[in-house]
Amino acid sequence: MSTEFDIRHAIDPVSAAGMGTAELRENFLIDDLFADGAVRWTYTHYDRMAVGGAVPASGELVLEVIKPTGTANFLDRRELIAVNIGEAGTITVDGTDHAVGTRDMLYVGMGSKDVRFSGAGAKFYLLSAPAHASHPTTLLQQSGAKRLDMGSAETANERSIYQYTNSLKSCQLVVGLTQFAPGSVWNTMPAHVHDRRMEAYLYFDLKPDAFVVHLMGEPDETRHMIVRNEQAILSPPWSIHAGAGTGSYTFIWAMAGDNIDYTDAEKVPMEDLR
Ligand SMILES: O=C[C@H](O)[C@@H](O)CC(=O)C(=O)O
Ligand SMILES: [Zn+2]
Repeated sequence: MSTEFDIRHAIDPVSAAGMGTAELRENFLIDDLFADGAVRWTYTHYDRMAVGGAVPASGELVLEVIKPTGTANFLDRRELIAVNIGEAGTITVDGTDHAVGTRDMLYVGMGSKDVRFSGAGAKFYLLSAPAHASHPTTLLQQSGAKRLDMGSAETANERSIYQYTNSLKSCQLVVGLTQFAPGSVWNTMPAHVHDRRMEAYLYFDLKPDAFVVHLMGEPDETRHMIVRNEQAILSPPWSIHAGAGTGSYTFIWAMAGDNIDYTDAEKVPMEDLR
């Protein structure tokens, strides 16, 4: 059983604009989320969002506290969402088993003490933010999420957005999944920013040689990162977050910050991007 974590500092837009490829990737890309038999966390100073992975493989993994939370248990002052991007698995919260199928999501409320992950083929993507209230631990299946269809085939951005957290109560976490129509590869274009909330993207379901060209930065000062299968990006509150794949992919988006209003974002006019 192993729990590992690293810490990412919050980067300002001027510093980010001066970074080369390696430095951008060090600060904004997470390329080692999933390892068999491990819980791996990236604890960020963007709204203290923690992004992680838990791959039980043949054993059982326990949600262990990490030093940055400064609490006796991981969820003493936090909430957690686990989305299963692998095969069916189980998450046990204080003795109660929750069957979490592929692309199902479990919300785990603040104050939960004993959280365990199991399932030989399960792969849990983890998101955690500070909480101010204890909401019930709730399972949400993809079919139960509010679905929003956007874009068109002509602009290669025809996609369905599943707003998972619309169907349950959370304090800060706003989480969903976006799926594309065949041939569409552009996510979140037209782009937007939301200074009230940071965001993290997990790109997955990519073929081995495929990648997403992820765009970040202030709208008039953009940079790109090449992102591979099952890698995540951190999007600071001042940054756009959009991308185009060389092939098909799916992604999970997650936000934390000052409000949970999904629609509270500033659209960036297409002509303003640089
Ligand atoms: O603030 C919200 C997030 O950026 C995602 O909802 C965007 C997204 O999934 C898309 O447009 O494809
Ligand atoms: Zn966004």
